Amino acid sequence: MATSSSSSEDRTVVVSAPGKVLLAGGYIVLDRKHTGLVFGLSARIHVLAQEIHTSAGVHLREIVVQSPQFLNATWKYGYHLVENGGGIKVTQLQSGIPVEPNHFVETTLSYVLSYISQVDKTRASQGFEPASLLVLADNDYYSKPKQPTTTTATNTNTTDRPSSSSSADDPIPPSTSEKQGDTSLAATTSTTTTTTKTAPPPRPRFRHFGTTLRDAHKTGLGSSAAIVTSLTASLLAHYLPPALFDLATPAGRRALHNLAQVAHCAAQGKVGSGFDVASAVYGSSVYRRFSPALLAALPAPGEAGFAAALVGLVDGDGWDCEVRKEGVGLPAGVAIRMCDVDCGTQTVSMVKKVHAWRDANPEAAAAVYERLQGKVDELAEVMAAGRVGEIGRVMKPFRELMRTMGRDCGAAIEPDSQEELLDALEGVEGVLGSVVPGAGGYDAAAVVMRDDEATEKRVKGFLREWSRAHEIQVRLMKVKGETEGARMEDPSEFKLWIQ
Ligand SMILES: Nc1ncnc2c1ncn2[C@@H]1O[C@H](COP(=O)(O)OP(=O)(O)O)[C@@H](O)[C@H]1O
Ligand SMILES: C[C@@](O)(CCOP(=O)(O)OP(=O)(O)O)CC(=O)O
Repeated sequence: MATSSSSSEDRTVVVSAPGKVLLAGGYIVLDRKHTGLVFGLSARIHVLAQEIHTSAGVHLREIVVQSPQFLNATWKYGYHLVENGGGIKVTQLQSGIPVEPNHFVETTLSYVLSYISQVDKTRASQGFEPASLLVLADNDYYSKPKQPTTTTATNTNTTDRPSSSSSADDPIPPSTSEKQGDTSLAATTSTTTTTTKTAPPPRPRFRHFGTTLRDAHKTGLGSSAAIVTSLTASLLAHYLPPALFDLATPAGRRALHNLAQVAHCAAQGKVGSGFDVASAVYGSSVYRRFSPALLAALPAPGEAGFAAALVGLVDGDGWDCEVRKEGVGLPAGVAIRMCDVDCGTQTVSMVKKVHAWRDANPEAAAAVYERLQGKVDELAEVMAAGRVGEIGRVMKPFRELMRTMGRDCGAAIEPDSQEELLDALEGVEGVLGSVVPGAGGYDAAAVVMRDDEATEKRVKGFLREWSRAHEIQVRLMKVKGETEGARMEDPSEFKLWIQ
C-alpha cells in the first residue's frame, strides 16, 4: 500500500492558481493605454493531474475531470486528432445521469491538448494517455449554502462560520470510502481557530457545497480564470517533458499565461482585459492588457491550421500584454481583505454603460481615465514603498472619481449603499482604505487594513452590526491579497486525493 501510494504521488502533478482582486483600474484597464493594479488572492484553485490506470487489455481513451465539492460534477471527455492541423477535438461523453457541460473545462482541454500535440511531435503517433484531473477550490470561492441563522452569542466568529454544524461543513468525500472522514487536511487549513469548550467539528480544507456548480453562489474571486490557469498548467506539466514546459521558468510562465488567456477568452465568449488570468499566473502586478486583435486571426478549434496558429500565437513575439511585478507589493503588517456582500451585479451591462458614455464624451472620458490612472499609479507606489499612512489619502479620491464616473454614465459603480458602508468601514480603527474592486457594484468590497487580530475583530464586529441594521449580509472573507501566482504544489499534501 505504502509503496504504491508513494509512487502514485511521485507521478501526480499538482498546480494551484490564485483568485484575483483588481484593487484599482477597473474599466480603464480594458484600454491598452492604461493599466490596472491587481493582486492575487490566498484562495486558490488546485488541480491534481494523475494517470488513469487501466486493467490489462482495456483501452480506455478518456480524460476525466472531477470537481468533488459539487454535485453531479464529473465530466468525461473523449478526444481525437483532427485532420488538416485542426488540433485535438474534445467531446464530452455521457453515460448514466446526464451531466451539464462545463464549458470552461471543455474549451481549456481542447486548446491545451491542441497546443501540446503541436509542440510535442511524439503525440502525433502516441496520442494522449488517459488522465484524471481533480479540481479542488479553496472554500472562499463560494458562499456557504443558506441555512437557518442559529448563531449563538458565544460565537465570536459568526460572520463567516455557523455555530451549528451542518452537512455543508462535512469533509467532502474523496473517491474511496476509507478516505472518508479523514480530516487530516482540515488541520492544515489556516482557518483552524483556538476553540474552547464546544469546539465545532474541524472545518475541511475543501468543503462540499451541497449544490451543483450552476447553483453555487460565487463570491467573485475569479474562479474561471483560476481553474482555466491551473487546469492548463497541470495538463502542460502532466503531458510535456520539463524541457518543453517548466512553470519555474519565465518561458514556462509566459506559455501558460498566453495559452490560458486564449482558452479563457474562447470559453467566456468575450474578450475582457485578461487581468484575472494574468494574476492567476503571475500574482500581483501592474497589468497592461493584450491587443484584442491578436485573437481575431486565430482559427476556431477543429478548423484547418488551428494547432499551428495557436502555437504561433502563444509562443510567438506578437503577444503584447505587460505584466510588471517590480514595484508592486503589500506593506508589512497590511492585508487586503475581501468582503462578500450578498447581492448580484451585472458587470457586462456596466461595461456597456461606461463605454457608451466614453464614446459619447471622448474628451471628458479621456480626462477622467487619466486621473484614474494617476491614482492607480500612486496607490501601487505607496503600497510598494510601505507608505502605510498614505494609503487612505490615495484610495479616497480614487473612490470619488469612480463614483463620479458611475453617476455620469448611469452605472452603479459605487452605489449609495456601498458608499455608506465603505465610509463607515473606513472609520473602524485599523482600516486604512477601502474600495469597490474591479467593475464595482453591489456585491463586493475590498479593504486594506492592518493585518492583526484586533483589527480583524473590530471589522467583523462592525460588519455584523451593519448587516443587522441594514438587513443585508456583509461578511469578511478569510481570503487575503497575496503576491504569488500559479505554483507547483507538493503532492504529498494532497495524499487523500491521490489514487
Ligand atoms: N470548482 C470548479 N470546478 C469546475 N469548474 C469550475 C469550478 N469553478 C469554476 N468553474 C468553471 O468556471 C465557471 C464560472 O465562471 P464565471 O461565471 O466566469 O465565474 P467567475 O466570475 O468566478 O470567473 C463555471 O461555470 C465552471 O465552468
Ligand atoms: C470592468 C473590468 O475592467 C474589471 C472587472 O473586474 P471584476 O473583478 O469586477 O470582474 P468579474 O469578476 O469578471 O465581474 C473588466 C475587465 O477588465 O475585463
